[in-house]
Amino acid sequence: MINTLKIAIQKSGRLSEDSLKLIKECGIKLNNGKGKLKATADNFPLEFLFLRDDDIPGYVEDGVADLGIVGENVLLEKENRVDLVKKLGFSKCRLSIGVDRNWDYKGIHELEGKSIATSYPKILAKYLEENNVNAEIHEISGSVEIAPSIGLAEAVCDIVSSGSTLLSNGLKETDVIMRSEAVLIAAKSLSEEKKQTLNNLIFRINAVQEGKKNKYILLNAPNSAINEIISILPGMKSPTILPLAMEGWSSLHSVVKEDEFWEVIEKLKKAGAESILVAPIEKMIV
Ligand SMILES: Nc1ncnc2c1ncn2[C@@H]1O[C@H](COP(=O)(O)OP(=O)(O)OP(=O)(O)O)[C@@H](O)[C@H]1O
Ligand SMILES: O=P(O)(O)OC[C@H]1O[C@H](OP(=O)(O)OP(=O)(O)O)[C@H](O)[C@@H]1O
Ligand SMILES: [Mg+2]
Repeated sequence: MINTLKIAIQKSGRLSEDSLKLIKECGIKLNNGKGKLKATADNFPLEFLFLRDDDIPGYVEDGVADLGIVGENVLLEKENRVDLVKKLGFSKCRLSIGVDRNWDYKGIHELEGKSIATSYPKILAKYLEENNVNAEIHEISGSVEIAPSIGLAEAVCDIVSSGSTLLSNGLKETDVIMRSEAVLIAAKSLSEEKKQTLNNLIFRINAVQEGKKNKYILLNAPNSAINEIISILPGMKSPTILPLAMEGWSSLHSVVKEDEFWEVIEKLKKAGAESILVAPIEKMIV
């Protein structure tokens, strides 16, 4: 079909599970035999390619895939000409410099003349250049944090999330070069038909993301408290108000932002709200 998009997803690793979860939350059903490197969707014009994440930006640039999900760190390192369509909010991490825990490190200039092990030579080179530091970049493809303890390099530049890998290798995080999360990327010249499919996919991703940012809230309140409660709970347009069987009381339904949630609940209780129920929202179309 001319409107079918090919999307490249990491085969196995830090991005795979959440990428597939997002696809599922978008209501897209995958036909995937175990171990297969390709799959189709039953109910959406999408084909899946399961690849190493490093290869994804290149395949999208070449048009082998129309879309891909990768970390911003890989996107920046690979320097491929693709469009960043949307940040996806998972696989959040940092690309940082790490040095020996006992080093009285005062700043990046201390790396002058030193050697740094990394899987991100281009991003690191740019960072060093911006800071006028000359250092030797030692490119390795994995287990970067081991490099100082085996005498391969004096510092590392690698992905950090909890920091436990650095810690267990006797290192500490010093400079944060960039923050990263998973992103949806697209080829630059998609046909009109494919763009339409991409827009449909983005519409679904937005609905999933909005749903996660909000909670559905139901509460009971005396009618005398309704005006104050409405000012606390503006809702999507305005709250739904339904009369309770008990005279003088109503039930209010609305949505509240996840990050304002506890503050709002406190205010609602003070205003006289009772029996507050909160439910997750699966999808939200604004
Ligand atoms: N500890 C972490 N926490 C959160 N996100 C991470 C973490 N480690 C890596 N990431 C993100 O997930 C992406 C994929 O990481 P992963 O370790 O699976 O890559 P990989 O080993 O290069 O995989 P592949 O075999 O596909 O090449 C990274 O580029 C980064 O954006
Ligand atoms: O700060 P932390 O929470 O410890 O996470 C950072 C580690 O996670 C990633 O490796 P991963 O565990 O995915 O293994 P890999 O090296 O095989 O990719 C990354 O390369 C770091 O080594
Ligand atoms: Mg990789």
